[in-house]
Amino acid sequence: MTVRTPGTPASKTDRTPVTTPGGPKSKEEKIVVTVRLRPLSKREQLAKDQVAWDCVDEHTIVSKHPAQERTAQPTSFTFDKVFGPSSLTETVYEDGVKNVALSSLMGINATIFAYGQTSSGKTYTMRGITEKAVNDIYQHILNTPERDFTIKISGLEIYNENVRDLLNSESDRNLKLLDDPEKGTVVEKLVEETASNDQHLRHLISICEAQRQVGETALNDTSSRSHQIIRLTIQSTLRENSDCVRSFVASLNFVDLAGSERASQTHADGARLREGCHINLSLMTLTTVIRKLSVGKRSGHIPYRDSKLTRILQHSLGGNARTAIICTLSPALSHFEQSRNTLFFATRAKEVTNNAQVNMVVSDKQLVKHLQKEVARLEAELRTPDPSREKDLKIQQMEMEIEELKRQRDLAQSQVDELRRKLQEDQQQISNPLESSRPSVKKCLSYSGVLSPKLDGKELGRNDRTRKTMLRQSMRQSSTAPFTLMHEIRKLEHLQEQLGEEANRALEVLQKEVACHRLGNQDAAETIAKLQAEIREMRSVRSIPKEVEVGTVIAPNKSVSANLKEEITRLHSQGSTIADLEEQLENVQKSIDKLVMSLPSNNQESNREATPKTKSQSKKKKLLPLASSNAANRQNFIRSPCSPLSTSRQILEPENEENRPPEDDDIVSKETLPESEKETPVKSEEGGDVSSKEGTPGYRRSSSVNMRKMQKMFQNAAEENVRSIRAYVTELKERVAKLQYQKQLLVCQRCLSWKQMKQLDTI
Ligand SMILES: Nc1ncnc2c1ncn2[C@@H]1O[C@H](COP(=O)(O)OP(=O)(O)OP(=O)(O)O)[C@@H](O)[C@H]1O
Repeated sequence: MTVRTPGTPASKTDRTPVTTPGGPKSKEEKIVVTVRLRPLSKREQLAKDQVAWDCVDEHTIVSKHPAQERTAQPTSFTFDKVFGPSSLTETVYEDGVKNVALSSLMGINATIFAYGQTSSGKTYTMRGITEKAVNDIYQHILNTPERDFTIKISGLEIYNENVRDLLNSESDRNLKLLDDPEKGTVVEKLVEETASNDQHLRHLISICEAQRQVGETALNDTSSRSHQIIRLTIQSTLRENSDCVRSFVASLNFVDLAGSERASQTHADGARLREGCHINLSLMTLTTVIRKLSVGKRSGHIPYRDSKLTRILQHSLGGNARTAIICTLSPALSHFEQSRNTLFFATRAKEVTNNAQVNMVVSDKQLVKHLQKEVARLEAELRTPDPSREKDLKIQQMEMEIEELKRQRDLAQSQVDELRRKLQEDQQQISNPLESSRPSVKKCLSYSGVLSPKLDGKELGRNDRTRKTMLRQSMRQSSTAPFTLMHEIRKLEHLQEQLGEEANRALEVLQKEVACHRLGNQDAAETIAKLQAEIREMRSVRSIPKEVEVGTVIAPNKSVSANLKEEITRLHSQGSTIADLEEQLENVQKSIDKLVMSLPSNNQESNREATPKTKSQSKKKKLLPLASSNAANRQNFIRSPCSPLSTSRQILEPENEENRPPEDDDIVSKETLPESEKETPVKSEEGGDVSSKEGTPGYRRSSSVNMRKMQKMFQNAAEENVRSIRAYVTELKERVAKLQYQKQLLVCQRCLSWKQMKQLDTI
């Protein structure tokens, strides 16, 4: 079955030659020129023609014409191969053109054509060459299973300068030639058939031969009257299991030229003569092209377009193809001149250089298939990472780990240094806690030890022992490893934080206690201030009755005046009571001042170490009345109502003794002191200052009193002070209220008496 596809540009995409810079480089190569000298034909033998040529070796042919020796023309010609009359076509193929023909299997265009005079054996040779090439082509296909080959065939003839399709007898008699930028000259509508196998190909080739114009001439019964070109297009692709998408594609041209002829010899006339003219004309163009090409491509214009033959064979003549020319000769002396011209042509042809290159195509189907495969491969690669990429990632990870380890090493080193520094500090603190290098913490601990109920001396000692133990453990463990040191540092820091928190809690407790005391003191101070204000008010109120009393003395009415005098006397007796009361209040004032003066300031040490000047000032202040009690003393009273050197009994003594002015020595009560201290003579105010008391055993014992007890004492004393003062103030208020009531009553009575006196005067 014959499959026909048009060899038109429609199939161009499947056969786009790759000639880009990335493609295979072209290879310059001279045209392979061989000469085949056939034996004398029967006709020549019958004519008793002589052999004029002799193949002296496989490369040289020499003229045996006796007259030739006398001319200046060369008698010896050398070619790539010279095949004598006994040479088989197989030998010509094998030794002369096989390499060129089979180049087409590797993507290189190849052209094999026979050139020679009529009846020299061109058709005879080319049929044998084509047959051998087809055999070798299919043998190569069998030997190359990894590639998928496609062989297409087209056949044309140039008859009288008309192009005819040899595979399509119904086609136009003159096919057009088209110029394709990639493929060169193509024949329009030329049928190209795909050969399914070698037999099919042979069959198609036979069709072409059968379609060729053949005519009988005087020299050849079956003279070819046209130039025949059988073109095999061979495309090969690696099979689907390969990722290769490119295909080799090349054309192999078998060209059987019509033979040059002389009309005098062929006796042609009419059609044959016309055919001979066209044949000779096209062959002349071919000779010109070869001659020009033989002297170099830069020799100027190459007249390819002067004939359809040279136009179609343009790539094969100095272009992208390997070309082999078999010049056939008749050995007959009668054809000596034609044979010599053939040898001249062959001589020029062997100087022509071609630039053959491998032609590859990328078909759209293959490209799509390849892209699909590539996408699938990339997707698979994404799912399963490439081992080399995994290795790179691993290296990156390891480098990062190294950097991290270096960082940790540096950090551990700095922590070790810090731990050593802390250990040295802790050791110093343990050996000499009073000279600790951390005063803030020590301060907190000392406060906690005194004031915090959680951190009494026992608790502190236990914590200290625990801390020492932890430090020892830390020191032992610090020599093990950096991370252990880090752990110990954290433990120490945690311990330090705990201690700091405890110290802060103790400080808060202390501050709260101080605030409570201040509140209590403030209450007392406010009470005292109220008391003072009331006393001042009382004094001012007391002055009014005196003025009224003066008024009553000058009353004119004697009887009334007598009554009034009695009343005044009574009031005076009441006034004496008020005076007594005021005196009592002054005594209380003095007592409070005494109490204020007796209280220590914020700094007990400074009170104890008060200078004589300070003491004399204190004494002076103590003698002042309560109303003039200065703010400084009040401040002292507010700040430190709980002086350990004063007791509630001392403060209450003036009240118990009916506001007896307190003695200076009463600041420290003998009753509050221990027995041993009571027996110790206390110096009088004039005999010694308060600071001298520090030297006494009692005072030393007092200074060594536990702060907690002293605090308690302060608290109790302050509370008693406040209670007693409030009670006394309440009593005073009651008395003042009574006095005010009496004063009001007296004023009313005096006013009434005054009015009565005026009325009497008026009367
Ligand atoms: N090498 C050869 N050995 C034996 N016979 C040959 C040889 N070459 C050619 N012949 C015979 O010579 C005759 C002419 O050959 P052929 O037809 O091939 O010549 P041609 O060059 O093709 O002529 P034309 O140009 O007219 O077509 C044929 O009968 C052929 O069998």
